[in-house]
Amino acid sequence: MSAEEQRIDLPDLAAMEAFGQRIARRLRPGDVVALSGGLGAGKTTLARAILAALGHQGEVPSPTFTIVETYDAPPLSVPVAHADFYRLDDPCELAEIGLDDYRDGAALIAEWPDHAGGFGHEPACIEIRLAARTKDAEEGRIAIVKAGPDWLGRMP
Ligand SMILES: Nc1ncnc2c1ncn2[C@@H]1O[C@H](COP(=O)(O)OP(=O)(O)OP(=O)(O)O)[C@@H](O)[C@H]1O
Repeated sequence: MSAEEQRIDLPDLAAMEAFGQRIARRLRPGDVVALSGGLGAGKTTLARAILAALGHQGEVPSPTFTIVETYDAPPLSVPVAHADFYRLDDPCELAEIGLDDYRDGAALIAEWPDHAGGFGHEPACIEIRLAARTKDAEEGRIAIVKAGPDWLGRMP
């Protein structure tokens, strides 16, 4: 973990919800929330928590097969494109998908961001790496957070 990274303990689903609320309160169009971590790390759980805190009610289908799911404002306070890039073979495919159009005026929540070439170079990107706290997945998660310069002063 480098000096500019922050470690956040997420011992249970309630902590995940609260973390999602913290992010949602600060989210603006143009932001990227890049969620990485292995299978079962909690990426979709955190994406759902953020969407719920933005005002989404009901299901949040996993975008594994559609790659991008969109959520409008209203009813959300910020429009969101929720993407899962796991199935992407090459970041060049982003143009085919039309990711720029999805991102126009919206915040992007990106699972498997490295499969899309990564977003850490964007100043409005907050990178969140999720992992199990211990060998026992029941014992919760940790998040290693690296916020881009546009997030300075936004995440406490
Ligand atoms: N902080 C937490 N504490 C305990 N369990 C958690 C926590 N966060 C998520 N989980 C649980 O971990 C499981 C996997 O979560 P999730 O599906 O969000 O992972 P994922 O990273 O999206 O996985 P995949 O990439 O395989 O789709 C779920 O059963 C979820 O309830």
